[in-house]
Amino acid sequence: MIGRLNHVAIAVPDLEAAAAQYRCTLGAEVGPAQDEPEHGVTVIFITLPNTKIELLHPLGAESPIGAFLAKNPAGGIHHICYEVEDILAARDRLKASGARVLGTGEPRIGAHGKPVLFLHPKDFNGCLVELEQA
Ligand SMILES: CC[C@@H](C(=O)O)C(=O)SCCNC(=O)CCNC(=O)[C@H](O)C(C)(C)COP(=O)(O)OP(=O)(O)OC[C@H]1O[C@@H](n2cnc3c(N)ncnc32)[C@H](O)[C@@H]1OP(=O)(O)O
Ligand SMILES: [Co+2]
Repeated sequence: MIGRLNHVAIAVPDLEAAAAQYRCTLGAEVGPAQDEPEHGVTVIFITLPNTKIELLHPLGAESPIGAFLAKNPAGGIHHICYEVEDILAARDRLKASGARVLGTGEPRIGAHGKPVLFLHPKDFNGCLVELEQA
């Protein structure tokens, strides 16, 4: 059911410092900062030959990554995002298998303008999983 690895997300305490490290130290192609108020984050995407890295920083007091950064003040890998052909079919199959779909359970539009859903990390070996419609 899952397809390509769309991105690996890293929560960072200093977005510009992290972007500069990827640009200057690692020589990667670094995009602009994008505020995503509906998701409570500011993101910067780094394009690699085979996938993307999503640098995440909290936006607003209710950010879903606030608690994560409080527990991991130096930052850390926050989630992985897999592409799926049909996000509603994937959601229904996962729910039937007992996985917890986070939030309302309805897809929301993500940073790439496509529907996304999140699955509880406790149901996936301690790893928060994002699904994005391909
Ligand atoms: C820009 C849009 C989009 C895109 O298009 O790419 C994004 O990527 S947005 C990214 C941010 N959005 C989200 O993360 C939404 C989904 N997240 C959530 O709903 C919550 O953050 C959560 C995963 C349900 C956790 O929230 P909460 O229960 O309030 O936090 P706790 O701190 O109490 O955590 C409970 C439990 O789970 C562990 N945990 C939390 N986050 C992670 C994580 N990222 N990876 C692994 N484990 C995680 C946490 O440690 C707690 O465990 P215990 O201490 O053992 O109970
Ligand atoms: Co993401």
